[in-house]
Amino acid sequence: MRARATDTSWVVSGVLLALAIALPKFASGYVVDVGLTIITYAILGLGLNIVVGYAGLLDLGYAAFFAIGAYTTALLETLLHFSFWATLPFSLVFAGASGVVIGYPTLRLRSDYLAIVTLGFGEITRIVATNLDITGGPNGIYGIEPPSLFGFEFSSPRSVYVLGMAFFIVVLVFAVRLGRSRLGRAWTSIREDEAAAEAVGVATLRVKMLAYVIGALIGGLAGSLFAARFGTIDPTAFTYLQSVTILIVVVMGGRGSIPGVILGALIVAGLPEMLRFLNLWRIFGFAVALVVLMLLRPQGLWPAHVRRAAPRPEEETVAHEAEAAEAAGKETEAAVSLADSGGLEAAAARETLLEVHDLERRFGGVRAIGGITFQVRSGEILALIGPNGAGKTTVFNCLTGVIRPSGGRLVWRGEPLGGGAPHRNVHRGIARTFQGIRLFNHMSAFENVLIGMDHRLHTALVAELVGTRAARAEAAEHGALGQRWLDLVGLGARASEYASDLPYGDQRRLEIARALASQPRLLLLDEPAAGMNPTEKHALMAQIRRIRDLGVTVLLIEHDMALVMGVSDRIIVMDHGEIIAQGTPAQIQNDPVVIDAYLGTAEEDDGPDATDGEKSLWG
Ligand SMILES: Nc1ncnc2c1ncn2[C@@H]1O[C@H](COP(=O)(O)OP(=O)(O)OP(=O)(O)O)[C@@H](O)[C@H]1O
Repeated sequence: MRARATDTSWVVSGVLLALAIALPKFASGYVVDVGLTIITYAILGLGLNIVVGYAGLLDLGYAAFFAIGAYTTALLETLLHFSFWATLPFSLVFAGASGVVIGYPTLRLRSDYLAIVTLGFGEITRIVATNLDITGGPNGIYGIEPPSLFGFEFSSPRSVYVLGMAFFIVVLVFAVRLGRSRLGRAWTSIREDEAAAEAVGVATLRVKMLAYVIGALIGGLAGSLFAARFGTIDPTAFTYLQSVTILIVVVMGGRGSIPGVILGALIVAGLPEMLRFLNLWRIFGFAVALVVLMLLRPQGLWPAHVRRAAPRPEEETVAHEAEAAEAAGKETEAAVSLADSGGLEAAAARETLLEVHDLERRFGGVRAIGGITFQVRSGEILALIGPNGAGKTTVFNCLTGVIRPSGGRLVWRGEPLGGGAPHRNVHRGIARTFQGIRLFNHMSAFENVLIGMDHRLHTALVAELVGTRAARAEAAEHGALGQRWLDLVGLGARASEYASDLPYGDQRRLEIARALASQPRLLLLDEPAAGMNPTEKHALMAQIRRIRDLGVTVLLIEHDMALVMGVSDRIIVMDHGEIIAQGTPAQIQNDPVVIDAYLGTAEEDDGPDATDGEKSLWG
């Protein structure tokens, strides 16, 4: 059924594209001219869509890249007599380089600050173009030669249309392939939850930079086409209003949706022309229509499909084989190879995986961790327990690189750990789940897991975009392994469901699968049983043991004492940022200092919703 709908939409898209290509054959010169304007906005919209739609970064100065491309072509053609084609690489380099220069410092900022900086960049670019002599000041640059290829000159509007259409098709194919690639997946994860994306191994700053720079390249390309089309440019074409118009193309069409962007371009560039008989009123009418539209369809006219990728048939076959193997009494997880990370071997060796020396963390006057020292040995299940506010999550945040310790040392497998972005720690083998579930809700369960694995891919992005045999083979292998991680936590059959549609317990399991998919040496579980019913907690205990049996060391924060006592090899008890006891479950249960700390909490806390684990001690 779904396949048929997809086939139909391909056929419809193909027919529309063929009609658009053939437009100069049957339409008037005026219609072709409007068509070329629509194409220019569609190219610009596709570029900005990568930034705003895919990666969720608000850019209010996109016209700056359009201007850089246009001025580069105009200057190189008129001053240095370059051909149009020879100016193209320079347009791309200058637009891309400006993307890097503006993006690198600003992409660390939150989205609203980014919007202000990009707005400023757009205006500065326009003002510079208006005031420099070399750019012709307010009069701009005249006499830009039309492009020619093998003796054919693209001077008539119809021939420039054909050239514009060729540019559009290249950008379209590129944007579609990008959206479906691992980079597209990473952009979506950042748009959904940037901190979670970083915590599962996405190099968020680099990935955002790529969105910004690729968007800039496409803007530059559109600028060159614009200069070639008119033969003259001036700063009025690159105002703030132009940036907003391109943004309207994306937002009105549907952020992240390629058909939406094309529809947006059709409306933004085509509708005012159709309403020309209304004279000035058309602008008013257009503005009113826009407001009504945004009220009625804030998601855009043709919203993006929510990512719902599921394993491909060959991957499903592997998954079913795995299920069959399980039915035959073999362990599914045996199929999940940790051999390359040496997990099982290391577990057997019981090496010291992590050393924490005098770890300290202050928040202003609050000493959340007060100089604690402990070790994590490979292959153990170590629980970190303590009353609310004891500092447990702060320890996790220091270990994962989310926050920097105020003092002390972390040693990971003999090497200092610290500094650098959190994704680096994931790549080094430390994965985590969150106290409050942080899945990528508008992605399938399968894609959530793939995000955790993507940094392990070897094929280059370019090979993936081109679709080389090696890239396809690796992607299939990658998908099959992703399916196995889902099987491992019992979610194999729900691979194609949106994360947000899963029941609470399944969401917790999916978070574990996503963390495991990065093939960590150490898995940090932050209150994994929170909100689970007794049956689910029981299953979770078995799951944690299975994870350990795979060779993954587990560091667990949990308030449910029955679970902690049932599953842990060792327990560390924290209170007020200090370690007050450590030992086996039996030792901890009988430790008077621990009992005191917990009973103290229970007595102080008379509220009806105090955690069971704290009040009843060992459950
Ligand atoms: N970002 C922050 N800014 C200021 N104070 C913080 C911050 N994070 C934690 N704290 C403080 O540090 C202390 C330890 O908090 P933390 O969340 O690590 O405790 P916890 O043991 O994980 O508690 P819980 O079991 O409730 O999750 C608390 O007093 C908390 O208010």
